[in-house]
Amino acid sequence: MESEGLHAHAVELVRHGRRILRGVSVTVRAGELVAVIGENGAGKSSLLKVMAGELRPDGGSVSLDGRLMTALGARALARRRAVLPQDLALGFDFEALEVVLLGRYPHTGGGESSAERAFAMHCLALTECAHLAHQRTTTLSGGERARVQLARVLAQLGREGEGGRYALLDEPAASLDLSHQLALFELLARLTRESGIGVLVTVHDLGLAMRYADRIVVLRGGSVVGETPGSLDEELIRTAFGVEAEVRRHPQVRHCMVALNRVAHPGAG
Ligand SMILES: Nc1ncnc2c1ncn2[C@@H]1O[C@H](COP(=O)(O)OP(=O)(O)OP(=O)(O)O)[C@@H](O)[C@H]1O
Repeated sequence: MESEGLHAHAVELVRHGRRILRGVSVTVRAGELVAVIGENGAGKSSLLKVMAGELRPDGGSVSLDGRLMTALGARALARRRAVLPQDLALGFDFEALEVVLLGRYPHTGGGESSAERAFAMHCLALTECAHLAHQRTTTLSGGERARVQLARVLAQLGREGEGGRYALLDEPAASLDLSHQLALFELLARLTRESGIGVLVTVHDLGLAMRYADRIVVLRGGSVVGETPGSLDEELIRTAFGVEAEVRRHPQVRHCMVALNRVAHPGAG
C-alpha cells in the first residue's frame, strides 16, 4: 500500500446491482490539485464519495496516508479530509458563520472560542463571503451558498499542522459566476501550493481543469480512460465526451484552451 497521499486502488463499486466504478485507481498527493472530468453518469461523484470514505467500495481499497479508510474513525477522518457534496441540504436555517463553525467541530468538539470564530471569519473571507456571515443560509443565492460551504471545508481542513489535509469537492464551480469560478480555482491552486492540501475536484469546465489541475483524471462508464498532467488532447476529449474539439496553447499565457466543434457521433448515447 502506498503511504503518503489519498489513494483509490482498483476500486469497484456496485449500487443496486449496477457496476458504477470498474477497477478505478486514483491518487491525490499532498500539495496536488487533481481534477476528475467525464460525461454525466461517468462515476465522478461516486468516486469522490468512495475516496471520501462515505461509500465503501465493493472491491479494491482506499487509503489515506498509508492507513485504510475503513480503519479510521469518524472523527479522525473528519480531521484529515473535508468534503463538499454536490447537493447539500442543511436541515436547519443556520447563519453562514455557524455553518463554517460546524467545520471546526471535529477539532473543537463544539467549543466556540473567539479564536475559532475569528478563524471561521478568515475562511469566509477567503471565499469572499465575509459580508454574508450573519445571513441565514436559506436566503443565500446558490453561488453564495456554495462559497459558504467551501469556507466550511476550509475551516474543517484547519490551520497548518492540524492535519486534515485533503479536500474533496464535487462540482464546486457549478453555480458560480465566471469571476467566482476563477477565484475558486485560484484559491484551490494557492491552497495546494502554500498549505500542502491535496485537492480532488470534479469539474465540467475543461478550461478550468487544464488551467489549474496538476493532473486530470478522465472517467467514462465507471473506468479511467485517461490521466494526464494538466492538458488534454483532442483524442481523449473525443473518447470521454464524444465531442470533436481543438486544443490550442494560448500564445501569451501558458495554459491550453479548448474550442468545442461538434458532437463526434450525433445521437450516440
Ligand atoms: N444508488 C444508486 N443506485 C443506482 N445507480 C446509481 C446510484 N448512484 C449512482 N448511480 C448511477 O451511477 C452512475 C454514476 O453516477 P455519478 O453520480 O457518480 O456520476 P457523475 O459522473 O458524477 O455524473 P454528473 O456529471 O451527472 O454529476 C450514474 O449512471 C448513476 O445513475
